[in-house]
Amino acid sequence: MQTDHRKTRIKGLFSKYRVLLIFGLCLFILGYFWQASKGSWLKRKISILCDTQRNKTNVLHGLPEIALPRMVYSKPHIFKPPRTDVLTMTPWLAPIIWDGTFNLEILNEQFRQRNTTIGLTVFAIKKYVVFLQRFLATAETYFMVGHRVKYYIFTDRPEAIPNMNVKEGREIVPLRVQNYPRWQEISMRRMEMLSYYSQQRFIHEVDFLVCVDADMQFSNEVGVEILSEVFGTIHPGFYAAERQAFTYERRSTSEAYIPLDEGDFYYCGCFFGGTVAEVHKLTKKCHEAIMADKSKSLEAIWHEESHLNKYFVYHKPTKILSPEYLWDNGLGSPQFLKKKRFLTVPKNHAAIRNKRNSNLK
Ligand SMILES: CC(=O)N[C@H]1[C@@H](OP(=O)(O)OP(=O)(O)OC[C@H]2O[C@@H](n3ccc(=O)[nH]c3=O)[C@H](O)[C@@H]2O)O[C@H](CO)[C@H](O)[C@@H]1O
Ligand SMILES: [Mn+2]
Repeated sequence: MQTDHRKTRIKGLFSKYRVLLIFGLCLFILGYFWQASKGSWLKRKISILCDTQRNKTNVLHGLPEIALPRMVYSKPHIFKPPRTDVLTMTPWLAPIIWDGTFNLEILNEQFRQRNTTIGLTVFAIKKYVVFLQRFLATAETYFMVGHRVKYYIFTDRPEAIPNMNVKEGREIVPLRVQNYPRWQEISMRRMEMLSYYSQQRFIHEVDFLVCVDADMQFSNEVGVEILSEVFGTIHPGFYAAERQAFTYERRSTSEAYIPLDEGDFYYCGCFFGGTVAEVHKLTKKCHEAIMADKSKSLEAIWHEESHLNKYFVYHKPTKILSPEYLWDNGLGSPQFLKKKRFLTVPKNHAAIRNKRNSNLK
C-alpha cells in the first residue's frame, strides 16, 4: 500500500517536472556541443599556425622551428617616446632607425625564428681589395651577429681576398667579375651585377641583401633592425639639408632627374638593401636608367647614387637608416648621434683610383 503510494508520488513528481527535466537535458546537450566545437576550433587554429610555420621552415632550410622563449623587457609606453630629438617615422610610415628606438633582442628573436639568411654584397675591384681585411674583420664583430651571413665579394682578383676564418653560420663567397677602366663605371656597374646575381643566385641562397661600399668599416652593431622590404640610408652630409640643397641630378635630360620640389632625403649610394626580389627590382631599374643615359652620352652627377635617389622618390623605402649607419669621422660627433655603426675609411682618392699608381697594391 505504502509502496504503491510512493510510486504514484514519484510518477506525479516526474510528470510535474517533466518539462523542466527535458529542458535541462536539452541545455546539457547544447552545452556539450558548444564546448566540443569550441575545443576543435581552437585546435584547428593552432594546427593551421603550426602548418604555416613548418612550411616556412621547409621553404627556408628545413631546420626545425625555434621554440618561443619568454619575452621579458620593459614595456613600451604611449606617453614616453624613446626619441624626441629626431624624426623616427616618415610621412609614409617607414621607420627611421635610430639608437634607442628598437629592442634588438626582440628583433633577433623574430628573425631567428624565420631562420633568416643575409647576404652582404661588396665590390673590391682592382686596388679596392686592400679594404677587405678591415671590412670583413669588423663585419665579423658587428654585422648581423647571431644570424646566418654570406659575404658575397665581387672582385676581379679572388686570390687577393684575405684568407680569414669566419664564425659558424657565416661564409665568404668570392664572385669573379670583370673590371672597368674608370672608377665611376665600376661604381655604376654594381647595379648591373647585383641585378644579374640577384636573379641567378641570391634568390636561391639568402632572404635579404645588404649592399655596401668596400671602403668602409663597422664600428658598432648593425643588426636585423635594418632589414625590411627595401631600405636606404641617409647621407651624413645632407641629413639637415633642404630639398634644394640635395645634390640630386638636376638636368631634365637625365633619367636620374629630380625636380626641385620633389624628394625626401638624400640617400647614399653606399648602403641600401632589402629582400632579394626588391633589390633585384631596384638594381635592374637603376641599371636600365644608367644605360639609357649612356645612350645619350650622359652620366648622372653622382653616378648610380643619383639613380638610386631617383628610384627612392617614386618607390619609397620601407625603412630608412639614420646617419648612424653611415658616418664620416671628419663630420665630428653631434649630440643626436648616439652610435657610429658604419664608418668611411679615409682614402687617398687619386692613389686608390688611379690605374698607374701602384703604391696601394
Ligand atoms: C659613402 C658614399 O656615399 N659612397 C658613394 C660615393 O663615393 P665614394 O667615394 O665612396 O666611392 P668609392 O670610391 O668608394 O667607389 C664606390 C665603390 O665601388 C667599388 N670600387 C670602386 C672603384 C674601384 O676601382 N674598385 C671598386 O671596387 C668599391 O666597392 C667602392 O667602395 O659615390 C659613389 C658614386 O659616385 C658611390 O655611390 C658610393 O657608394
Ligand atoms: Mn666609398
